Formats: sequence, structure tokens, C-alpha cells
Amino acid sequence: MAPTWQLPKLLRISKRYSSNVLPKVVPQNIRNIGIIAHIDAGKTTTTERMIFNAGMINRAGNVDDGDTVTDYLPSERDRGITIQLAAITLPWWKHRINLLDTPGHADFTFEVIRSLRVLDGAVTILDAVAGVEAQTEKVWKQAANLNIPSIIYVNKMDRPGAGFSRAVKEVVSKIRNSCVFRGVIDVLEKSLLTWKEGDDTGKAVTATKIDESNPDLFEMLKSARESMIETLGEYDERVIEALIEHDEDYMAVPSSVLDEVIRKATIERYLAPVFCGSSFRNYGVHPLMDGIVKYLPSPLETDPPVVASKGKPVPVALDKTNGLIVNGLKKTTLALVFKVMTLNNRPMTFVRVYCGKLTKTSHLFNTRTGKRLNLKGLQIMNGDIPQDVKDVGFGNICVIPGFETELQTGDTLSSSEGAAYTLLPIDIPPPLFNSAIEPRTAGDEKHMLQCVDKLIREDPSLTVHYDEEMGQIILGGMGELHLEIARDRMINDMKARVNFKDVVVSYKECFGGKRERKEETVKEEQRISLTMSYLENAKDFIDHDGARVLEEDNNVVLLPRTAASDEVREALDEGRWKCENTIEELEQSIINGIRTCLLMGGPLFSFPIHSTLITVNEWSAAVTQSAKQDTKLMYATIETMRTLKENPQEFAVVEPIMMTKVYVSSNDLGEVSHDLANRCSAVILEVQDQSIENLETAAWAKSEAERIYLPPDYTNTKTTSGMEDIANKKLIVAETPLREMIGYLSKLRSITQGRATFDMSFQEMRRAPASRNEIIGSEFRF
Ligand SMILES: Nc1nc2c(ncn2[C@@H]2O[C@H](COP(=O)(O)OP(=O)(O)OP(=O)(O)O)[C@@H](O)[C@H]2O)c(=O)[nH]1
Repeated sequence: MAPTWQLPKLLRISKRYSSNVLPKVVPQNIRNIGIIAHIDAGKTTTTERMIFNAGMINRAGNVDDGDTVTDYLPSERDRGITIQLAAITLPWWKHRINLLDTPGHADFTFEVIRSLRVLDGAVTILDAVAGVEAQTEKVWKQAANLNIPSIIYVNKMDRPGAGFSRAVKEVVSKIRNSCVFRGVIDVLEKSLLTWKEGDDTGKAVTATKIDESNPDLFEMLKSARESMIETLGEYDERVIEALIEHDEDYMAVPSSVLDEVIRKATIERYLAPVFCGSSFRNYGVHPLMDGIVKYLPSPLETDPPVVASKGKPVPVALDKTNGLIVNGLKKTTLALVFKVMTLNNRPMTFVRVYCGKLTKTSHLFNTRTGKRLNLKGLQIMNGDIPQDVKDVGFGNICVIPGFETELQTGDTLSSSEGAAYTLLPIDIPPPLFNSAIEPRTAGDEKHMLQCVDKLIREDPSLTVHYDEEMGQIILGGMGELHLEIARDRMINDMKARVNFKDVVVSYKECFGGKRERKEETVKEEQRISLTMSYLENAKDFIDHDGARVLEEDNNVVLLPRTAASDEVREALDEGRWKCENTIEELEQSIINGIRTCLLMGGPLFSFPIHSTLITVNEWSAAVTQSAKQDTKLMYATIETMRTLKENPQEFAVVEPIMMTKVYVSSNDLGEVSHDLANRCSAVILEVQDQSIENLETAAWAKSEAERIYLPPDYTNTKTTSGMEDIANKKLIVAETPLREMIGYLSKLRSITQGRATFDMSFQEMRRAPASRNEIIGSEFRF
């Protein structure tokens, strides 16, 4: 029994770092990694064990005891769920892992979106019993769209009903990825890793070489190695060459060659290595951490980000010494703000440095505001404790302390050479639910608004607007839980004295008239003619001459220079312009007037106007007179807009439609489908058979699954009724109006005695049929 795995040495190295000084590392040894998964898969538990294994804490906390490092908000500890992304830095094998633990609940999807923007790799965690769940597929796709390589970790192997091979088959069939297995048997090192029963720290691990003396394991290892080598051989001929060199002995192919090829194949997203373990017991987390540094890319091995100047992309290249080179400039510093927060009353801004370096006294520009920023310190997160550092180089994640209002998520910070360049901002999803908020007394209003400002700065997927009609301040969020947490944080953490009204869906109205509608206002010397029509997708107008795309509500204002009347254009060309506004200011006043009217809402229920195209056909103003014309022109525009939207018959309600996936057993399928179609006004798109037998009959999944070696599911044999449910799993895919899904979880649980689960994500804002106006309107008649 020759132990090949070197945990004790590893821990000794980590111990040195527990003196709270993270050593500098070269960019090749940086791993910016996110942990992504469905809710409750074990992201926080796994992160906590990683922090412990790296020697940063003496005892690993537990989600259920509310004492983990990364879930530190009171709302997170009370509920045992992650609400906001947490960033921590760990040393591991002379590498630095910058780790982002993300929430799994769909309401906090923005936290995943913003993490993915600054990551180079991801660890996707699966629950070994539940397999690939809806949110897993969603985050996997999000990562794939950004070309982020991932490794997979099948967690909770200790649970009854856990099935490693079953989970991997689901990976193959649902997220369509080839797999290489590395689990408790280390196929590369040909050893068996076992953890000592009863040792919850997970430190007592024994690595035993597997040889012919253990024929069962040896056979399994041989099959797994053969399968791995063949899969890798198809990708890189170095593997075949090594096999031939070693007389086609699969066991003799050096693990160093396999490691190199797995790394390359992972980074190119040809495959995703699969690990497994039980994070709760800290079994399998060490090999996972080794896998992160071995197989996931450094900042030098990922796709460079998009950098734009005046809205147009500029050439970028990755360079081993300087990081990103933007437009050939070697001295530029560029960093992206991906999170702002306040910890113990100290404002902190998390940034990823893309090129150059930041020092603790750097002078930077915020390219959004054009304002200068003189840094007064720089930190990295040592575990969860900020550690002061002098500088941070490209490819790293760090914290700028001390700026309370100047910075917001998505800002690009640059040195003076880079002031013209912007990193692609971070997309913010639209709010789906609203709640009116009001101060308990007039004296509480100021503090309430300060708290709202702070919440929105930290979480831009919360929005606020003032509803003029109702005279109310409306807070918008991604879901009921999102707004409930906002309420908790305002009342309990920030001590705001505020009342939250019922949470309602965020509706809009759109022009739905059969023909477009044209109106003109002529007032003294102001003249404006507008046309209103329905619009499918505002983004289609991005490169259109004179188009202002108002993306938040899918509206477009079309105002080309040719819309200015002949008088206006001639006055400009012939030098007879006396107006105290420029032509650009006058055009802006028209846009402002239109925008105000769109936000003031439509004639049905005063919901903001959505999916609407406003074309300015012609406008004129007395530009040969020496006076300002902008306010008059804006009022003329507002009047025309009012006339355009006075007929309720021509308008329709626009409501959020969700893509809903309900996981049920065959027995419950009928009742759940009936409830969805009738009570929830769902359009059922398909019912998929999720049982393994059926997955295996799908041609692609079958051939893929046959090509790879799957070990027997030992953990699966003890299962009882739980497994029958899994074998009979069906998936109902449906489009549902969000309104009808409020409180759906408890309804679903009661229909199925808690056996079914569901997940939904925002699909689109869609025009509701007139028959729904009555139902929707009933919520808003007071
Ligand atoms: N049996 C078992 N339970 C586990 C394991 N890992 C985590 N859990 C439990 O699963 C539950 C969820 O764990 P978390 O770590 O909070 O999961 P999460 O993915 O971070 O959850 P969210 O961030 O809220 O989406 C907790 O009750 C954990 O104790 C494991 O390996 N085995």
C-alpha cells in the first residue's frame, strides 16, 4: 500500500499561509473560479470545506448552523440560503484560487450573471440524488454562452439514492457534454482515496495503489482508464502516441500526458472532468481543489473580454507579461467593477483587473462618469478577511476600499491612457415583481430613500421608480423572495421604518392597434408629428440611423436628422440659427418628452409603455429667434404623445411569461398538468420522460454513454421508494404567465405530497390576450 496522495504536505503548505498573508503568484497560477448550481446542491458547503482545507479557518462551519464564512448576511444565516455572491481568495498548491460562491435561487440570478463576467472557469455542482436540475441546466448554458470551461462535482454521495453514474448520464444527455471520470478512484494515479469513517474534518485520507491484489477494483480501474484514454485520444494524438510507445498498455500511459490533455480539452470545452464527493463530510473536496488548479484555465488562457471605444469594439490581445493589450497600448490599466457592498460599515468595491496593474495609490478614471478616482488602499480577500496589499496585477480579483457612491456594478476603471475604453457592461435582467413602499412617518422618508439607494447600488437587479398616478414609490425585483429579502435588509439590518405593500407582478402596456397611429401638434412656432406602432424587438434598431433604443422597456424612438423641418435645417446650413439651444439639445428635448410619456404609462392601467416604436416624422421650432426653444418643444411633444395614447382600445397589457419546468413522477403527471393548464393558464410545450431508461434510448445519449465507462452505482443499491420516483421522473415544460405562478410551490407540494419540484426563468414580456385584462386589472382597482 503506497500512499500516493499528499494531503499532509498540502496542509503543511497551507498552514504557512494561515498567518494571513497571501503570497504573490504569477498570472499562470491564478484561477478565477465560480461555484454554480441549482439551489441546495451544496455550493456553500463545498466552498466552506475549501476554505478549511486551504488552512484559512480552524473549523468548517455549516449552512444548517448558520456559521459559514461566505453566507454572512443575517438573512442568509436565518434562511440557510445564499443571497449574494461571496468572493474569497485561497492558496492551493502555489496557486491562488479566487473563488466566487453564487446563489442557486432564480431570484438572485443577477449574482450569477455578474460572477460569470469575471470568471475564467466554473465548478458546476450536482446533487447526486437529484441529478441535473433545472437551474443547473440554466447556469451551465449561461457559462457555455460565455465560453467558460467547467468541471463537474457530483456532491452528496453520502445520501441514500445517490447515483454517480446516473448523474453523469444525465450530464451527458441534458447538458450535452463528454465526460472523463475522476472520483474516489483516482484513474490517473491508479489509486483509491478513502476517508476515515467518523472523521468529519475529512483530513484523514488514505491513498492506496490499486493493483491485481484487488481484482474487482483493478478491473474497474482498467476499464475507466481505457475509456478515458480513448476519449482523450480522439481529441489529441499525443495520447495515442503515448499509448503506442507503451505497447498499448492503457495502465502504463503516464498520468502527466493525460493531465496535460485533460487540461487542454477542458479549457477548449471539449469535455468537463467529473469529480464526486460529499462536501458535508469533506470527502472528495481536496481532489476537487486539485482539479481546479490542474484543469481550469489561468487568466492567460481564456477568451479576452470585449473592449469598446465610443461603442465600437477595439482590437485586444492577450500577452504573457502585460495581460490584455488594448488597441496596441501596453501601459493601459483596465478593471471592471462587478460588485459593490458594505461590510461592517466599510464600503468595498470588487474589481477584476484585466490589464496593467492597480496600486494602492493609483489614479484612475471611471469611464462612466469621467471622474477621477484616487485610491487610498487596495485589498485582496484572504479567506473572508481583507488583506492590505501594495498592488494587484492583471488577471486578479481585488477590493478597492472606501468609495461609498462613486462606483457601481459594470463601471470600467482605467488609467489615463485607457480613459477612452470601456469593458462590456454587465447585463441587468428586468424586474418581474413590484412592491409599493412607504415610510411609516414623513420623517422616515429620507432614511428610507437612503436605504433604497444603498440596496440598489449593491444589487442593480433591484429597481426603484415613482408612480405618479398612485403617488407611490415602487421597488422592483426578480421575485417574491428577492423583495422579501430587500424588506428584511431594510427593516432589520438598516433599521429603516418602512411599510411594504403587497408584492405584485410588474406589468407593462403596449400599443396594440391594428394600424400605426399618427398625431401632430402645432403650437405657436412649435410643430411636431409623431407616429406610434408596435415593436417586436428594440435591439433590431441598434445600428439604425437616428434610433434611440430604450432597452429597459423594449422601446425605440426614431429621430433622424432629416426629421427636422426644412426651416430648421436651412437655418442651420445658412447660418441663420439664433436659438440658444443647439440642434442636438432640441432633439434631446423631444426624446425627453417621449420618454417621460412612455414611463407615465398607457391608458389601461398606467403601466409603463413597452414594445413600442415612436417615429418622429417631422419637427420644427422657431430657431431663427434668439430664445431657448427646448422646453416648449418638449411640452409640444408631451401633448402629442398624450393624444397618441388616449384610446384604451388600441392598447394591450404586456405581462412577464416564464419558462416553467416541473419535475413530477408519472403518478402525479395528470393532476399537475391539469392544474397548470387550467388554473395557471399555462401553454404546455412538451412532457419529457426523464427516467434513465428513456434517456438511454435517446440516440445521442445512448451512444455517448456507451462510449464512456460508467462504474456500477454502489451508492444506489440501498435505495428504496426514493429511487422509484427517480426512475419515473417526468418533466413538464410550459410557458406560464408569471401572475399565475405566485405561490405555486405550495400548491404543487400539496398536489404531489411534496414529491415534485419546479423551476422557472423569465422568458419574455408578452402581449396578454384581451381576456386577461379583466383578471390583471382586478389587482389594480382600489
Ligand atoms: N447529505 C449531505 N448534505 C449536504 C452535503 N453538502 C451540503 N449538504 C446539505 O445541503 C443543504 C444545502 O447546502 P448548501 O451548501 O447551502 O447548498 P447551496 O447550493 O449553497 O445552497 P444555495 O446557495 O442556497 O443555493 C444543507 O442542508 C447542507 O447541509 C453533502 O455532501 N451531503
